[in-house]
Amino acid sequence: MSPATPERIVIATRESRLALWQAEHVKARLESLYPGCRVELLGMTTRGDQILDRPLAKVGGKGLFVKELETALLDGRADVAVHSMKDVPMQMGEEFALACISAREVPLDAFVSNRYESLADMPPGAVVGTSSLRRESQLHAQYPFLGVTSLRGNLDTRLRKLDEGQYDAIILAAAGLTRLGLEGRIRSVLPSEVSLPAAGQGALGIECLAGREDLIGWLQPLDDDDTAACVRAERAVARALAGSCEVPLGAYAQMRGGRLWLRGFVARPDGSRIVRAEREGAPADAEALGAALAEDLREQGADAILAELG
Ligand SMILES: NCc1[nH]cc(CCC(=O)O)c1CC(=O)O
Repeated sequence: MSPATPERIVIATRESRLALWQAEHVKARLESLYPGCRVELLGMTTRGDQILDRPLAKVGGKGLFVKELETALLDGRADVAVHSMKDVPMQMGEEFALACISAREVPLDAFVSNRYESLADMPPGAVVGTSSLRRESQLHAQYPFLGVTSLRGNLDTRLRKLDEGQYDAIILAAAGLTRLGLEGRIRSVLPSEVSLPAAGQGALGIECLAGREDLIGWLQPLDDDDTAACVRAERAVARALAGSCEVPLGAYAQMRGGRLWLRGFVARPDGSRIVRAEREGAPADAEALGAALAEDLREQGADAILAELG
């Protein structure tokens, strides 16, 4: 029998400043929910943090950021892992559960530059740094005269490379900058029409072993129904089209009058072809809505685009 409230919870986390902020945030929420509980952080380095010289699409994708944390859950060194939902593979192993998805604030991308106010201000040939195929394809489609070059590393590294002058601007998730108190670096937030976010962007998820009914119950107060429905719909789009591979794909859901409004796109990396779809449905049918949207994209040629990616 588990006690009615937790006595100790160990949180596995990556050690980037953003990951630590997110783990501390969850720790504080758990401590205020369960005042008698000791909440501890277990910092870990993942393969995704070590491999910095190649685009993630080439070295195995999102799984690289969660595997070590999952190992800590399996061998009992930690009880939960806190993730950016954007980095969680679309297909989770069945021994794991997403116990909750907490409320998301800013899901959009941000334009960061020391020289320009917005993408529209940038002259032909100016260079934007990003290693996301999703951001790159949308930039090429709408701003074909801008250059796009690779940019990897954690948030601080990316900002440093911008400040050193290697790029005229970079694009980052607004959520990460805001969490680290760096919202002052945001020159403009990119509307979803300009940069449709990645599935799960801006949302935090807490993972534990599927058999830990006790923890799953204790984490319920951190779950946000609306965010969870949006993220489930977005992830269903990505799962149906891309598995966990890095492809130029965006999926973004919003609650509108009690209904889920879901948009998605698939593109060629160079932006020369982009297919878009949108759908509305009941939040309870989030996953079916995402699967249906993926079908809409297929009918417009998403498969051919994905096949070209090899
Ligand atoms: N790909 C890395 C990553 N994973 C989550 C975030 C930001 C925070 C979030 O989306 O929750 C970022 C940085 C970025 O894309 O700029």
